[in-house]
Amino acid sequence: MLKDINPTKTQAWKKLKSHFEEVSSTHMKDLFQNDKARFSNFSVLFEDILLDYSKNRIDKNTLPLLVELANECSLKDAIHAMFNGDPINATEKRAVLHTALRNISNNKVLIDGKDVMPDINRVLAQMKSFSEAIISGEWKGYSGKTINTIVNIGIGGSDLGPVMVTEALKPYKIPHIETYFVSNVDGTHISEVLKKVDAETTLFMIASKTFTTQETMTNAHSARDWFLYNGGSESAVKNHFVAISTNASAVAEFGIDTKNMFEFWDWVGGRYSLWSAIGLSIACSIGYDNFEKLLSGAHAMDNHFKEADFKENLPVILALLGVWYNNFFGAESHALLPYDQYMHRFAAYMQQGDMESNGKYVDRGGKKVDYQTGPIIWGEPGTNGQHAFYQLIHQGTKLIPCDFMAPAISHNQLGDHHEKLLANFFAQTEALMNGKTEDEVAAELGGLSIEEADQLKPFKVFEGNRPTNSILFKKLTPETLGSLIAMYEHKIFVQGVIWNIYSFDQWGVELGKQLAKQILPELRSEDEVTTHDSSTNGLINAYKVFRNNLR
Ligand SMILES: O=P(O)(O)OC[C@H]1O[C@](O)(CO)[C@@H](O)[C@@H]1O
Repeated sequence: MLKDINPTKTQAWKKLKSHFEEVSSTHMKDLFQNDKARFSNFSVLFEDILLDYSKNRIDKNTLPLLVELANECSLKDAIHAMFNGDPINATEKRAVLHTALRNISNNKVLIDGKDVMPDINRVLAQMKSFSEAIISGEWKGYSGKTINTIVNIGIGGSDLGPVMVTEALKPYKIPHIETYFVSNVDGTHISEVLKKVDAETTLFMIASKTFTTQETMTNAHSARDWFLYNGGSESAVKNHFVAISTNASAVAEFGIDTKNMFEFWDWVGGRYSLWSAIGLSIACSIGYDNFEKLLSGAHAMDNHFKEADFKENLPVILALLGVWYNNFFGAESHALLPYDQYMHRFAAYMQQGDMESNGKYVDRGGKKVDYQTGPIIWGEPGTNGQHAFYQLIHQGTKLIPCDFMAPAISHNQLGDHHEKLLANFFAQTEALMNGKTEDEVAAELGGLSIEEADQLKPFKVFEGNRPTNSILFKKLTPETLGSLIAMYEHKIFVQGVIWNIYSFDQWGVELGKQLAKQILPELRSEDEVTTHDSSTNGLINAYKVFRNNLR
């Protein structure tokens, strides 16, 4: 069990509050001026990943104080409890063992005295032989043709991870396998995908931990109807539908032979599940060997997280800096800005990872917190973001800490594109840190009259002092991506420990789901609806008027 410790009542929190008073008005420019070794003092190298956190509003005392906070919040014990398979997801009475899924060193991992590794290895072997059979063409569709299209049907954690990874690792894609993802219950999503695929050569993966999720089950039924309508038969469903789930009876009820089911377990959280059988679409898309490399990269980060001193520990440093801005500077959001087009779904993926984990206002003692917990996570790839929302990051009224990330080597060495991309990355973090003073602006406006220059000056000044982390890695390989994802997963975990919340449940998504189930029959009836508040009644009844006018 994780302890119930209010972080704001710790000694370290008090010290951090007074430290904040000293540091908050200091400009990072001066910190760089006064410490020529600031880059080496505030950067860490882990394998091919460099984290430079020197462009943060911290001095040499900040991280040690934040580490004191982590210690007072029993972070070491919490890390041990997670890796040890303790039921740290207390509200669901479950262990949290996504780290076991990528435990390629194969040490025993026990839950209630039972080693989970044999089951994990069994499913990995099943994924290996299945993905190899798809890729080699050994697995045939009902008409004897080989499979060249995968459609993964899932939502949330059963979609976002595989989408993000297959996009990020496109350079490793098996050329003759196309992969599509359907998540939204909006019929447009599946309709548009089905227009592109052929029933004879398509394999549907129904990915759902619970196998009860409305969106996924609706899409799965539509896919099966479409398959039967387009030449498939009931007996051929087994060649074209596989399930990835923890719920064997629901899979059988849907009509998928449980021989074609890839199992995972309740100790794998949906948003932490891409390492499990949920990653089957990844294995088919980039090949099992590359999927294994993704796991090994994550495993290396797990070991680093477990073993490295907190002051040298990438996930811990990122988490503590996030706490610093969230709870002392009052920052409300955090931007993830990959300078790599292949990572264009990275922020969307991490949005679920972070916001579903740490978007909680009740602490581990069941009381409402009186401090801020998880930030809003958002972002887009650079340089697109620069031409959209960076204005606000540079000159807006909000403090937005950002993580910039980029590979040193591009998979597409096209002319000087990559140099230009990286020049933008480095320039942005420098500009956000330094800003531009009145004097610098005045020097630029030399050609104007004094009056004109004075009028324009305030608009062209940049305060700077806007914090960024820079994460520079050698190349976006499966190993590196695995490490980066695991780094952020552990960052989220550390923050949840400090904020004294349960990061591995998601009760907040239930209420809307329940209400939607109540409203659905009301939409189907022709009666006027009066059971809700006036806005909800009004909207439902207006919908019916629009709908009926079209009939
Ligand atoms: O895999 P399932 O059970 O269909 O759930 C999908 C998603 O729904 C949620 O439970 C809530 O949105 C997520 O945590 C999960 O990733």
